[in-house]
Amino acid sequence: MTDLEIRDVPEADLDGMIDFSGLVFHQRIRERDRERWRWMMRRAERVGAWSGGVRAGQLAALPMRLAVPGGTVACSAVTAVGVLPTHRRRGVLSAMIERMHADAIAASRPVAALWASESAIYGRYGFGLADRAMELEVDTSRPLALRTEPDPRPLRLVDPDEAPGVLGPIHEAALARRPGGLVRDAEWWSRNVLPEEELSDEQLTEPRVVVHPEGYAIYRTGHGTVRLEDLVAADARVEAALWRYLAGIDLTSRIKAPTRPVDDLLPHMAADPDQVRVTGGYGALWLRLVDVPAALRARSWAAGDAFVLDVADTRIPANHGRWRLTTGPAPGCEPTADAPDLSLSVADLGAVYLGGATLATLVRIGAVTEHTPGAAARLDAALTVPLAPYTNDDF
Ligand SMILES: CC(=O)SCCNC(=O)CCNC(=O)[C@H](O)C(C)(C)COP(=O)(O)OP(=O)(O)OC[C@H]1O[C@@H](n2cnc3c(N)ncnc32)[C@H](O)[C@@H]1OP(=O)(O)O
Repeated sequence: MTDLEIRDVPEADLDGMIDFSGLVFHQRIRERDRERWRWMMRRAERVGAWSGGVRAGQLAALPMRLAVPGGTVACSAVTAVGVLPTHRRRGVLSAMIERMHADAIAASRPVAALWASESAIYGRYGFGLADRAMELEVDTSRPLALRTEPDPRPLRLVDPDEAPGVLGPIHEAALARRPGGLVRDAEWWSRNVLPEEELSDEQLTEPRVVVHPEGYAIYRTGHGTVRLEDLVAADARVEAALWRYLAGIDLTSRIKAPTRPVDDLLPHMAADPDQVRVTGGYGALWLRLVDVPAALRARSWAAGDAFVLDVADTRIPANHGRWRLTTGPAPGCEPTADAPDLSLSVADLGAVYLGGATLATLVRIGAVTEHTPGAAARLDAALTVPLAPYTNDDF
């Protein structure tokens, strides 16, 4: 589109962005939802696309930190992406993504992440599906017998206002065990994790928070159902204590858990596996390595080794080419002219980065080329994580 102009959206125009989101996501924005949107848009780098004086598109990128193996990395959490129905398929999104990449590079954020409205959209921009989630349903009309002995330490209900202080350290410890989550500050807890209203279902109560010394669960109730929003536990026994509590709440007969990690313990813990059903599975976080060497240096590795990767990136030329990756205690990633062990797209590198997908699978489907026999298995061994990556942050 020839007259397209990409500009920052000023803070005075937050409501313009919110109304635009309502239009493209087919939502009626109620006054009480607006405050939450304003809070989120205010925190974001706001990109607008204008054509002939018309707001044709928008994109927001929240500066966050993403848990990766061994630490956290600065991340642009991309949200509120849309293009006016009258301006689709003319490159407006492509122009906004280019700007988002430039902003992330300027701010030294090596990765960008998003939840996609449609899976078909973001692969072309170098995003790979880095983690998946599953939905569980538990029949609690009868007692939930568990094969794991629940940790006996007492649980206590805390007021949501207290929750950020109490839950914060437990959540941070969980991020160190499992990659994929976002570091939460006090506002993220109160406005995003524990808002009083549940926008998608007005029948649900405000959030209830139950805390164990080494775990917590956040849930709402309604329709005879416990809807689990977040559950974190240091080990299986703590997890058993929290599930047993949730399953025993009076006047409810099932638990619905819409977002659980793919390696959730409950299906294995239940003495009667029929009582716990996996009712759905879906793609969760899409990850884009905006700065390949910085991202690869930022995570820890499960094995020491060295590889030459030939990375294809059609959108960010600085990433495109051959990299010598050294894994192990002092990770390195430098440009090289040596022959590659593996050739792969930057999107597939994003898909394996947190250990959620394996190179072995990508080689089998023909997406990744293995030049050195065994290189995919060796790099998988270095990428592997003890717990599957999991994201339970809504943005
Ligand atoms: C993180 C988030 O916020 S996810 C939310 C995304 N937003 C939505 O789903 C709201 C409704 N949809 C929209 O607003 C728009 O259709 C968008 C933002 C998805 C795409 O915007 P457009 O300006 O039309 O995209 P653009 O013209 O830059 O397209 C670039 C390429 O992606 C393709 N593409 C864009 N959207 C889609 C889609 N939904 N499905 C398949 N392909 C798509 C285009 O065909 C084009 O391909 P090409 O380069 O091979 O020609």
